[in-house]
Amino acid sequence: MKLALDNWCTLPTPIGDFRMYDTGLEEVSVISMGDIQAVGSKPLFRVHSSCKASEVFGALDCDCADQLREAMKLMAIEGSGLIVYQHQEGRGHGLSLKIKAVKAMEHDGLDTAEAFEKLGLEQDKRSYPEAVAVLQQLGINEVRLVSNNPRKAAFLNTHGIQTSGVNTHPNIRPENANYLQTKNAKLGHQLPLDDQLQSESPIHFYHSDQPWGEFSNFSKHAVFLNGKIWPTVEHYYQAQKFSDPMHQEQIRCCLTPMKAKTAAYELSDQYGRTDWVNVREQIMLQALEAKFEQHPDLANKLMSSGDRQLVEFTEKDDFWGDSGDGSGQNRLGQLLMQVRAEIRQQSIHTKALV
Ligand SMILES: Nc1nc2c(ncn2[C@@H]2O[C@H](COP(=O)(O)OP(=O)(O)OP(=O)(O)O)[C@@H](O)[C@H]2O)c(=O)[nH]1
Repeated sequence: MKLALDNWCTLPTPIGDFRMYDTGLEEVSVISMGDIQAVGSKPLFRVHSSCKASEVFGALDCDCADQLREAMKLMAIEGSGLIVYQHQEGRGHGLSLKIKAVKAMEHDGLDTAEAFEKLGLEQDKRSYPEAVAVLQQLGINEVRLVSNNPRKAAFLNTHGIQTSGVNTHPNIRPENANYLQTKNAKLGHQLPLDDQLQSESPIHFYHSDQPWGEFSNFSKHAVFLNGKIWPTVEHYYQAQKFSDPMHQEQIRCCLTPMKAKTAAYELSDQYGRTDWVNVREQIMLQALEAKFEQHPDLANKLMSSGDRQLVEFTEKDDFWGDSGDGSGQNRLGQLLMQVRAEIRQQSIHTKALV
């Protein structure tokens, strides 16, 4: 396989603009952040196996789409990196056998390893020669491999590519928790699960692009409130500092949550409502309820946090956050726990009605 280095197009994604190169093969795609010929001598690199269920249809019971997105995010942050995407369903066995295996998981209560065993399949049949070919063509013999799968590293190593590992953070939810644990326990993966599955430890969140970042008010989840769509909870919350519709709209139209926050800060001395301190918690609660009600995947994520304490971990805020050392009031974390309790209560009521 040989890349046509001059035949590429821009791949504009929510994560950033990538380039997609012509590989000449339908079953292999190559994308890069930045010019693929300028990714450096030890780039961020991922070789990814297709998973139509999660990547195309949004299935929640594995982490394949999450891993791809995480890798793209890391590359977007660094401004450089490349991904070789191989059409390799079901750990190399194809979609038909994968469906059989997942069916066995559903109907017979097997885990993914047991299901393959029952079908008499090798646990992982994949190999990655196309990835090696791309790296060789680019003259790269060392990569920072974005993966939790040591077999990928071993394959590259035996083909002359040195690797150092970059773990991706798993997005654990009720639908995929067993699958992820089986990957670690039986398939040799090294997903950093423990810190997230320890049921007692508090969950710290702050940056929207880091684990549990969905709980941040900056997370890119729009809410529909007061007859309008607000790009993030932050936009809605900041806009409510003003009673006049013109200033509210000015904040709503800000391009990022940070811009909304800054604009509200600048305007509030002159135009802000005077009772803000008395109403702000109620407004925040209303926005959070809308966010988790209108995004069922987020509600699932919130429920997957069980009874763990939720803490907005930042030294920049001693009211909504914990001041970074636990001395702050952590009101955002408290309200999220309140919403979690409300959702739990509702689902008990719904179940009772069925
Ligand atoms: N049999 C089976 N295969 C699955 C399932 N979910 C995803 N896959 C396949 O598993 C492969 C991805 O393998 P994983 O073990 O999840 O991850 P990985 O690519 O080895 O490792 P990372 O680089 O850490 O993401 C793809 O071929 C998917 O089609 C499942 O429930 N059952």
